[in-house]
This record gives sequence, C-alpha cells and structure tokens, in this order.
Amino acid sequence: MSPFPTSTVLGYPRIGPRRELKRALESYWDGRSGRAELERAGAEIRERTWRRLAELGLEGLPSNTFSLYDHVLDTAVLLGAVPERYRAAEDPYFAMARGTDGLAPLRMTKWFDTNYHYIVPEIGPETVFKLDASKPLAEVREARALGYETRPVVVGPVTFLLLAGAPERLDDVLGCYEELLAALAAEGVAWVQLDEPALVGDRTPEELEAVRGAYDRLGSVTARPGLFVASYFGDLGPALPVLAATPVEAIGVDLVRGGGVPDLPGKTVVAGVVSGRDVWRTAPERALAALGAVRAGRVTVSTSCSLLHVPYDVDAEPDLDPGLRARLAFAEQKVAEVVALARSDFQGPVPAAPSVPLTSPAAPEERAPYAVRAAAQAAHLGLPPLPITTIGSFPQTGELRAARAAVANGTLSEDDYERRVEAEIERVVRVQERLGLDVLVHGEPERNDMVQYFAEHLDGFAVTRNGWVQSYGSRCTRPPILHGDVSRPGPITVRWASYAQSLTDKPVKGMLTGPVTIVAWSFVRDDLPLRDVVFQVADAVREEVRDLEAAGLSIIQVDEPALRELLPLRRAAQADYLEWAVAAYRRATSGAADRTQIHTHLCYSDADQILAAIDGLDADVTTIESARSGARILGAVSAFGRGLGPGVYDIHSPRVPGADEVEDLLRRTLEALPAERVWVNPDCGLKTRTYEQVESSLAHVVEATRRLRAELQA
Ligand code: MET
Ligand SMILES: [Zn+2]
Repeated sequence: MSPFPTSTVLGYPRIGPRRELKRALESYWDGRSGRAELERAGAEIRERTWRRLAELGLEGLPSNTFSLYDHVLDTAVLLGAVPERYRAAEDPYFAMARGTDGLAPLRMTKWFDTNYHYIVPEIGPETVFKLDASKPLAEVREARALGYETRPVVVGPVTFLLLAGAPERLDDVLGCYEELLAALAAEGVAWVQLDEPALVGDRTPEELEAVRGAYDRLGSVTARPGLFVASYFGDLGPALPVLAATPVEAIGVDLVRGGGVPDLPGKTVVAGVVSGRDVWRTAPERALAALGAVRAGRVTVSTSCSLLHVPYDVDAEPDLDPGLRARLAFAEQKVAEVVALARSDFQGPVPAAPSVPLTSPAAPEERAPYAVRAAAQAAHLGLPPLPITTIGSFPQTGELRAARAAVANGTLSEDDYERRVEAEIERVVRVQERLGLDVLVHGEPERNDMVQYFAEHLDGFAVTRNGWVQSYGSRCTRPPILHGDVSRPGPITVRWASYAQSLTDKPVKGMLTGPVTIVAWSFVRDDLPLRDVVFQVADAVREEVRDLEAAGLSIIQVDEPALRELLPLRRAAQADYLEWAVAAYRRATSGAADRTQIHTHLCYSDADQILAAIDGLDADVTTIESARSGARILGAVSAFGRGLGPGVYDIHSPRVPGADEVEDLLRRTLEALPAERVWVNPDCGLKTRTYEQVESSLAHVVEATRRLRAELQA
C-alpha cells in the first residue's frame, strides 16, 4: 500500500469561484440548457479544483467531493437507495432533491452543526441496496486523464445510515461498500476516504459495536484501497479506540475542535489542524503544537473538515479593509497553510485581532407572564381564529436583484432604489390584502439576505463580494465576517416596516433576524467567547425592537432558524449552549410591551432536541416547518403553551399545494393543538419562489383555513 500523502484537504468548495454551478443548474432546471452543458460546467469546476490544489502544492487530492446537488444524495444513489416513486421521473436525481409537479422531494435537513443542508435518504424495509459506482469511478478517471491521481471521498456506512435513520440496515449496505472497495482497487485507486462525522456525536455502545463490525469487515476485503476514515466537527472520543482497533490504515481527526490524539502507533493520523469552519488564518504555534503532539506511524497535515464551508479566495475581496484581510484565510489560503505546515515552512505571523473591552451589562428586565401578554394582545389586535400569516419574505424578483447590483456599481441612485423597494412593498401588501391574510409582512424586498442585511447595517461586521458558501443545491449565502465589537449606529428596518404599515389597516409584522442566527450564519471572531459576541448582537436587536414598537408596529418577529444549528453535537455541552442562546433571544425581545406580540420562526421540524429551549424563548407565537416533513412535529409540540404555527405549505419546492392538501394538514394540526393557539402559515419565507407559485399556494391556504374556520364557528 502506498503511503498516505503528507498533505491533504478533506474536501473543497464545489459551487465554482463565481457560482458557476449555480448558474448551470438553474439554467438546466429552467430548460434553458441541456444535460451536456450542465455536465460540462461540473467538469470545468472539478478540473479547476484539481489544478489549483496541485498548483498550491497539495499532495493528496480528493475526488467525488463535487456534487450536482448534495453528497449525501450522491451516496444514496451510489447505494441504489432511490425510492421506487422517483424511478420513473425524467430525472430521478433532481426529482428526489427538488420534487416534480407530481412528487414531493425528499426531506432536507442541516448537516451536523453547519448551515449546509443535505437530502435525507429514505430507506425502508423495501429498500434494496445495489451499488452504482459510476460517479466516483468517473471522477477518478476524469482526474487521471488530467494527470492527477485522486482519493475518492464517500460518506461512510455508519454515518449514512444514522442520517437516514436506518442503522439496522448496516449489514446490507456493507455489501455495497465491499463491492465499491473492490471496484476502486480494480481502477488502481490507492486510498479511499470514508467520512464518518457521526462518530463525533454521542454514540451508544451498540453503535460503537456497529462501527467496529463495519470497519473490521471492510478492512478484510482482500483487494482494496487503503482505508481512510475521516471524522470532523469534534472529538472522536470513545469512537477513536474502536476505529483504531480495526484494520483501517488512516484516521482523520479534527484537532481544531477536538481534544487530541492518543498514541496510534500503527496508523496514519490525518491531522486536521487548519480549520475548515472559520475564515481566520491559522495560528502557527497552535497548529504546530497540535501536530507535534500526535504520536502515530505517520502524520498527514489536513483541514479539520471539508473546505465546503468556507469561500474560495480572499484575493477575490479587494474591498475588504487591509487590516482585516491580513487576518483572513479562505479555501485557497487554507490549502496553502496545509502545504506550508506539511513542509515545515509555515510562516507567521498572523496579525493579532485588535483587543476589545468585554461588554457584560446586567441582564435586562423580563416580560410579563404569557397570560397577561396574551390578553393585552388579543384586545389590541382583534385577530380571527386561525390567523393566517407568512414568514416574512416574498419573492425576490430579478428586477430587485438587478436594482441592488445597479446601486452597487453606481448606475442607480440610492433614492431610485428606495422608490423601487417601496413599490415592491406596496405590491406585497396589496397581494396579501387581496388574498385575505390576517397578519401582513412587508416582504423583505430590501434584503439580499436575512443575515447579511443586518451585518451591513451594524458596526463590527464586514461583508464580502464573492465569499459564497453553499447552503443547499444551487443556493449559496455570503456569511458576513463578525470581526469586532457589534453595535447599531441607527434604525435598520423601521422605515420599511412602517411604510408597509402605513399602507394598510391590517397589522404588519416587523421582521428581524435573531442574535443566535446572525452569529450562526456569520464567520465570527474567535478572540471572545461566543456567548459574549451573541449578547452584543442581542443588544443591537433589542434596540431595533424598541424602535419598531415606537414606530407603531404591534407584531414583531425575531427569527431564530439557526437555534438548533449551533447546538453542540455532544449532550454534555448542550445545556450550557441552550442557556445562553435562550438568554440572548430573551435579551433581544424582552424590551417589548405586553401588547406587542413577539413571534419567532424556526425552519426545521426535527426540533425534538431543543423543544424546551424553543419554549424557553417565550415568544408569543412560534412558526415552524412542518409541511415538508409530513407534520412529524405535531406530536412533539402539543405541550406548547403559546401560539404555534406549524407550516402548512412546503416552500422548498416549486410545487403548489392544493386546498385539500392544506386542509388535511390543518386538520391534523387541530387534532394536536387547541384551535385558539393555532396559526396558519407556510413552512418558511417565500423569497425563493415566484409570485405565481406564491399567490396560488396562499390562495389555497386561505381557502382551506376558511373551511375550517366555518367548522369551528358552527
Ligand atoms: C430561514 S428562515 C427565513 C425567515 C425570513 N423572515 C424569511 O421569511 O425569509
Ligand atoms: Zn425559515
């Protein structure tokens, strides 16, 4: 077996440095281009990646890290786990990812504690696993034709099945993995990387036993590549000795977030010392100390996880302040750091972050008990039963995006832009009035993104021009960089929300992003405890809540879709996180008067682990995703004592739900919750949909709600 290379990365961004994949996908989905063009765009991105990694001097090049949509979905396809109903679709892969007119897509959820979303494989007793190794093999050959030997990366069997909720099928999938190893060996592949990030979470003794069995079995395949099992996002803990006792030749450990490595004499340790989760240059002393502490047969320098979670290149950011730029490393710079560390010519110094006074003002006052607030709000708002609302955003039109770009390059005046935003707000208000919604929104047309917009208006943040990171499929975000003390120079959203309210007698809901989410979706300074940073942001949001209220808004929504995302993967650390996350939210919202109704919104429906924390937010109304996942949430939330809006319409798919379908979901909601607490709303914001889809869908939501209201009143 050839030795493992001395430097590598666990994965690389794949959307393209200028989001080439996004454009290619969207044009393919719209029918503006064919399969061949899509394939070509993918091939160009892969070629550029391999070439760049090789130019930077990296030894171990990964392959199969590219994906047309998602690497977990790719793994499902690799294993033949394509549910029967998608097989007849014109394009089963994208049908699973995005749905079709007649088919809902598979469920999607967040990848561990990141903002990347994967497609949840659907595995039932009827699933027959059957290897289809065409994708990894094609990438190996493609790279070889360009002159590069690569290491295919595949999600490992234990993680795959845990994510799919089907750990009992381990024996069956292992057959496919054995065949895969044989096929790769036949292709002349020297090493394969099996990603097992699930092993950094709390695993039961049975699960650890399954890990042992799985890797003993894969290790005993006679003709196979070297086995590199990669872990990331934390410490392997008790899984490390288990893996170490199997025949796997190389083990990847996250030395940024994880503790350390015990002696692993016979193994290669792939030491993740360059963080794949932040944008800061690596502190040389820290990386060298971590590397120096590894006692193993061989040590490879690597990133702590795939670089999927960081942007491509700091050099694409000419507008950033030079002092800040000097502290930054994106994917390209991180690869260069890995190479330099492996060659032991790592050059500091990393400029130190400016030192900053710690702000820790006393906790502000709390709100009155819910019953008092609810009575004040009912008297003030006078809403009908089953009030209908939306989550905030309305379709972001091409014109709006173009107008924003035109302001940025100076071809449209700020004033003209603002008129356009106002015109859009008026359109959104009229649409909602015409459809008959009860609590209106202004539609968020001024926001490029729910976090970036706030970052642009707060001190302490920088935003990038090209710092895109994949969120799911073709969707990318540009996480702002929180590098200094946060404060609010002036009101941010008040003028838009009050403009909307001036147009209508219906209540308009002011729309803010919560402190935990702002921090979760930014790259955050690492010289202060996260808790202190979050509290600074909470104080800025609190000021905005006060100003919205003073401007006459009676309902204010503070979104926390990322609350669960930051939840530590190990239970032992969770309570502390939830305590400060909830405290930050309450700090942001507790300045509101009793009669001001505070809403919050969370996207995901597998909220089981944090129900108590969601309850602890003490919001008057909580809206949460439910439709997309078949209303699984309902059982869990029935004990909630305040307003609750489980989504009745899946906004992730272009499909328009019928009124009967919405009615059915509402009926199930009403079986689980008392009617007086139920709100009617979509799963999430509507900005990725078209007006046509949104108007038809919401018309059906209103129709279904009216039917049920009539029954309730009868
Ligand atoms: C990801 S949650 C989105 C909430 C935001 N208010 C919106 O409607 O887009
Ligand atoms: Zn949402």
